[in-house]
Amino acid sequence: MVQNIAILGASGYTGAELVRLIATHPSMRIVALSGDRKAGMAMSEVFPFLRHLDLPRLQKIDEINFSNVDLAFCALPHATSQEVISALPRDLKIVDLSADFRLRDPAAYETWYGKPHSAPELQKEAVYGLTEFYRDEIRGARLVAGTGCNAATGQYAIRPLIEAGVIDLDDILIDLKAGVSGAGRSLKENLLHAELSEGTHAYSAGGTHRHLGEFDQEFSKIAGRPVQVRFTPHLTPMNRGILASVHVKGDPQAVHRALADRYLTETFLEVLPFGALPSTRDIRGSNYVHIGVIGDRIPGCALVVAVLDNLCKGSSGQAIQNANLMLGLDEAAGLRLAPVFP
Ligand SMILES: NC(=O)C1=CN([C@@H]2O[C@H](COP(=O)(O)OP(=O)(O)OC[C@H]3O[C@@H](n4cnc5c(N)ncnc54)[C@H](OP(=O)(O)O)[C@@H]3O)[C@@H](O)[C@H]2O)C=CC1
Ligand SMILES: CC(=O)N[C@@H](CCC(=O)OP(=O)(O)O)C(=O)O
Repeated sequence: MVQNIAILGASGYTGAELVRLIATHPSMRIVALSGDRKAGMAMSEVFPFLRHLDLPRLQKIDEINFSNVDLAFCALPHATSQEVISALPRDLKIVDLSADFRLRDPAAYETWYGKPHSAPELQKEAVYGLTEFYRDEIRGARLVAGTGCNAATGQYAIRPLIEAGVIDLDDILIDLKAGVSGAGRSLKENLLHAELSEGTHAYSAGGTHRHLGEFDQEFSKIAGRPVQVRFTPHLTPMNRGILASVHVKGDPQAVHRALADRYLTETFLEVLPFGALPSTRDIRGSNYVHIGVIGDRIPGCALVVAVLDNLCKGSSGQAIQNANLMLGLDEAAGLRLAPVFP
């Protein structure tokens, strides 16, 4: 049966990526799209790359009739999302792409987002959306919280290593390069082409990036004790893609084996042969994650490199993977697109 889908925030980057992916999904049909400043416009006016599709016009959220909607994707800014979702029908299935429902602990939310959560009961209800590690909970969930894109990249590299007990938990360093579309589509001065092309810089350094809240929550849960990693993202002049270089202490071969074993049966996770390292250009536009491991000249040190597309596996692709589970569909439906190369 075809499922009726609404996309809130369809005039943004992740919203447009949802439309691109759902356009060829065998069991999803888009029945409503929302914009804020762009409400009233046709999607083809906002995004000429989608003009071959027959899509509903962008509406304000309060103009949408949710009675015939089976699932809504919510691709809105943080804070706006919790207000909007609080006002939606309580039986509507929702995949939220914002940060609003990722952290379980209200105090942690306040620490990383600077103000108290306005919908703590929904925060409790939400399931964390890192599909390969929360599959069973996601299947039965009404509200799923998509992960941060940086947070997903780091976790794919590190979670199996904590699970297998092959690394020193007190010495994990994530050095990450992030593509510009990760910052969203709204105009920001520091995202002007002239100011970010031909250069790269660290941001949210010194252990201040809000995705550390997700790393703390998830790694400590697996380890059964507090685990804190060092994490520095760098804004990199590419449109899509994230590359995380994760430096760990552990036997490199054991590190590689732990990742290869854990992801052996996963459709979207590819562990490269030992010594081979991945590139963002091999996963662009796709839902795949590539992971490579190499040893260091210093014995007992390993480098794990993970790459994914922030707009696909890092947000909208992951969201569709989770929606497939929530709707009882094939988990990979609509997501087997090959990467765009070169
Ligand atoms: N970009 C990425 O790689 C990732 C993003 N995310 C998260 O996903 C969410 C969407 O991100 P992204 O697509 O990049 O963001 P964009 O800035 O590109 O888009 C935001 C969307 O929200 C709409 N919007 C903004 N303010 C309001 C409001 N007050 N009421 C209703 N609608 C509003 C905008 O409408 P309009 O333009 O018409 O005003 C637009 O459709 C964010 O929470 C982001 O943090 C998560 C993982 C990765
Ligand atoms: C380049 C850039 O700015 N990237 C964003 C990541 C966006 C993302 O995953 O997430 P949220 O949903 O948590 O905003 C950042 O590092 O803050």
